[in-house]
This record gives sequence, structure tokens and C-alpha cells, in this order.
Amino acid sequence: MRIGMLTGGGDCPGLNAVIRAVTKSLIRQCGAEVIGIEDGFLGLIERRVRPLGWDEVSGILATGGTILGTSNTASPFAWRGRDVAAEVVAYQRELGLDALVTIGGDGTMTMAARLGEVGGVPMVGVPKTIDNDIAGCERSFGFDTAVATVTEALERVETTGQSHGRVMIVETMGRYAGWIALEAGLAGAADVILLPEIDFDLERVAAVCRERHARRRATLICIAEGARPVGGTLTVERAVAGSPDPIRLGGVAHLLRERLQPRVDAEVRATVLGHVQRGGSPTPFDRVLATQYGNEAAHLLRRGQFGRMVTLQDGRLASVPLAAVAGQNRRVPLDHPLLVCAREIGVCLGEAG
Ligand SMILES: Nc1ncnc2c1ncn2[C@@H]1O[C@H](COP(=O)(O)OP(=O)(O)O)[C@@H](O)[C@H]1O
Ligand SMILES: O=P(O)(O)OC[C@H]1O[C@](O)(COP(=O)(O)O)[C@@H](O)[C@@H]1O
Ligand SMILES: [Mg+2]
Repeated sequence: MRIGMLTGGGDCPGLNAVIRAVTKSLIRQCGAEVIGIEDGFLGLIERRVRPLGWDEVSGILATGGTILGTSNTASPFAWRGRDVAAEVVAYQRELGLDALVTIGGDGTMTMAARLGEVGGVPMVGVPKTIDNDIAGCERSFGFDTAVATVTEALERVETTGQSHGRVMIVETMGRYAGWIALEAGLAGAADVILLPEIDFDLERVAAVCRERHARRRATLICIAEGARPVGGTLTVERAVAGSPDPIRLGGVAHLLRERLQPRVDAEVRATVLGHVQRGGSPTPFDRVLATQYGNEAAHLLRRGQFGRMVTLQDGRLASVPLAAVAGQNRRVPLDHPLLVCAREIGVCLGEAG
């Protein structure tokens, strides 16, 4: 068996743990040859691959990033104005691949499914993203590490906020889903948590800050990059040319700071955490989850269960068809138990009233 493997989309902690587990499982279980594809789908377009053996994947379990490199712009269906999907499919055949492991998020799974439809080799997907927004998957690896990083940041920002009696705003990543802000906000004891799923009422947030200033000096606000005020729009940091989803969110914390400042006596400060959340060593939880996902991907390959993504459902390893994941985005449901819990302990979610 000859298996290709790539990492696609934004990197996240735990990618190397998956690469290691897939490779070691396949070598041990069936003596398979594993070919690493560099920089995601870009490596298939530019014909850049290298063999992955036991030695190449040893000692990488706890390292951040991806030893294969990744890309969140390259699309074989629109590469520098051309559709090169047929050439990519031909290259997969030239490499003699029996299947391809794609470790990525919703975008990577969409691309994997599309390449399969035009004759590409069979695929097995592994869900990665700090955003935790992949359909059919209750936990992507990388998320736990991001939550831990944001939680630590919130705690650090809180002590300086207390010292100065300020309103402190911390902005998280997450695109159109609020999972990181919600879990880290709860873990970091944020007073206000603002998510893309609930448009926030500025006057309500200001009232909470004023009330807290009188009682507790400081207010800690955790806001997701995809959050927006009632009647407002998303805050776009930049558009990335050539990216299938060109919008990069960012900066809503500064918008909130500007609008809050005239409404409160305390000084307001904003911190945008950015890529700090995506880097560094995975938590033990993510190391274990990524290892299980990689091992399970090897099982699917050996059983010939292609066109599927490994996943976690009700705490158990499982798999779902790529078609059920492609083009989807898993957002926080408005009746999610963590939202109910946050409200009941007095966290403001920006809702009016
Ligand atoms: N809507 C889409 N249709 C087809 N391919 C896509 C789509 N979105 C992303 N891709 C491909 O998947 C890769 C990674 O996508 P991206 O959304 O950046 O990351 P992720 O896989 O983490 O969601 C992109 O480089 C592109 O090749
Ligand atoms: O690194 P870039 O291109 O600025 O992308 C930033 C985006 O990537 C993420 O970090 C991860 O998203 P993906 O997992 O979909 O790649 C988002 O939270 C963030 O909005
Ligand atoms: Mg994505």
C-alpha cells in the first residue's frame, strides 16, 4: 500500500502527532509506504513530495505546527486563474498512491471531496482546527490547546485590568464559530463573552462594565473575531487573494473598545491574540486525540473505508462521509448547555434586556 498525506488550511497544535500516528500505524500494521505532500494542496500542484519513514516521524509528537507545511490559499480548481485539477489527479496516479490522508478543516474536506469527484485517489480525512467548527465532529484536535492559551491570556490580562481598574477586551480567533471564545471565556472567568452566534447589544455590555466598575474595578470581556454588534457587520482584517474563502476576520476588539469608551468611566484596552493561539506544543489532551485520530485513519485505510473523515461523536471514535462535512460549518447552537450555564452564573452574552 502507498499512502499520501497532507496537512491543509491553517496549522494547529497536534498536526505532527497525527502525521506520526498515521505513519507509525501504517508501517507497523501493513508495511505501507507513506509519502508526505508539502504545503497542503500546493504540493500536489507544484509536485513537491517526500517519503515519510519511522525516523522522519519520531520525536515530533509534542512539536507545534506541521513538518509537512500547509497552505490555506492553494486550490487545484482555481490556481493562478486556471483549473489544474486534472493535472493534480494525474500526479496522484504518477505517484502510485492508493489513497490520500488529508488532515484539515472544512475547507480541506471540501477540496478532498471535490478531487474525489473528478477522479482523484480515495481519501480519508482527519479533522484539525483550533476553531472546532467542523461538521459531524465534536472535538477537532488543536482546539483544546487554543482554549488553554486563551485562558492563560485572559488570566494575565485580568490582573493588569484589576490593578488599573480597566475594562479589558481579549479577542480570540474562530472565524464564524464562537467555540474558542465560549470555552476559554468560561475557563478564564470572563464577565462578558461575545460570540458570532449572538449579535451583541452595545448598551447592555456598557451597562455591565459600569456596574462592575462600581463594585469590582475591572471587567474582562472575551470576544470572538466573528462577533458583531446588533445591526452591524463583521470586522474584516484583510482579504487574501487566491484563497477560496478570502475573508480574514480580525479587529472587532478595537471596534468594541472605540464604541465602549465614551459609554464608561474606566479606561478600555483591547488585545487581539491572533496566531499565538495557533502555535506551540499541543496539550496532553490534543496529543492523545491526534494520536487516536491518526491511528483510526490508518484503520479506515486498511479496511478500504474511503471518502470518510474520522471523528469523535459522544466521546467515541467514529467516522462520517466527507460529503456530510464538505461546505459545512459547525457553530454554537443557541440552546447549547454551555450558553445556558454561562447565563445562569451571570456571564453577560451581550443579549439585550
Ligand atoms: N469552498 C472550498 N471549495 C474547495 N476547496 C476549498 C474550499 N475552501 C477551502 N478549500 C481548499 O482547502 C484548503 C484549506 O482550506 P481552509 O478553509 O483555508 O482551511 P481548513 O481546511 O482549515 O478549513 C484551501 O487551500 C483550498 O485548497
Ligand atoms: O492564518 P490566517 O490566514 O490569517 O487565517 C486566520 C484564520 O485561521 C484560523 O486560525 C483557523 O482556521 P482554519 O482552521 O479554517 O484554517 C481562524 O481562526 C482564523 O480566522
Ligand atoms: Mg476552516
